[in-house]
Amino acid sequence: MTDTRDTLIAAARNAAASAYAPYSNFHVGAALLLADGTIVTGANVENASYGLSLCAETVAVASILAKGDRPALEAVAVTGGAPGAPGEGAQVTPCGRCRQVLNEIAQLGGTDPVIWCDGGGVVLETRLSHLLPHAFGPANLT
Ligand SMILES: O=c1ccn([C@H]2C[C@H](O)[C@@H](CO)O2)c(=O)[nH]1
Repeated sequence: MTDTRDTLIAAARNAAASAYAPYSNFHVGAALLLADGTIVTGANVENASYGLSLCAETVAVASILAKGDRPALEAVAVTGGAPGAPGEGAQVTPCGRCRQVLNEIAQLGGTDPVIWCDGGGVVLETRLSHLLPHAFGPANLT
């Protein structure tokens, strides 16, 4: 599990380096581990119309679902901060919208993924069901 965690956090940090975040200068990377071992990453993509910015987790989920894949989501790593910040920057916990977006793919695949929140030399380990209890999702619409 520690190997998996470290691998996923490394992938998230790598993704953060590709963030397009000229307005906040807060670079976020997300790495999603699928049941078949595939890792899909995303980085935040900001917009001159600030409110239209896309979070790293949302970009990663969209790239999976837009391919037609409906995999079981096993784990997520998120990291962020200003480039070069001490200890790799601030700890990022997924924002509220990202929790809902992650819940969509998690419920489709029937999992409660572990979430590793990296930053400042500390890793917070939690579960999506802890971040978003009593979630509303696709199961509520069937
Ligand atoms: O879970 C989060 C929280 C924030 N951000 C991005 C949005 C914005 O571009 C920047 C500062 O909020 O961080 C993410 O990508 N994911």
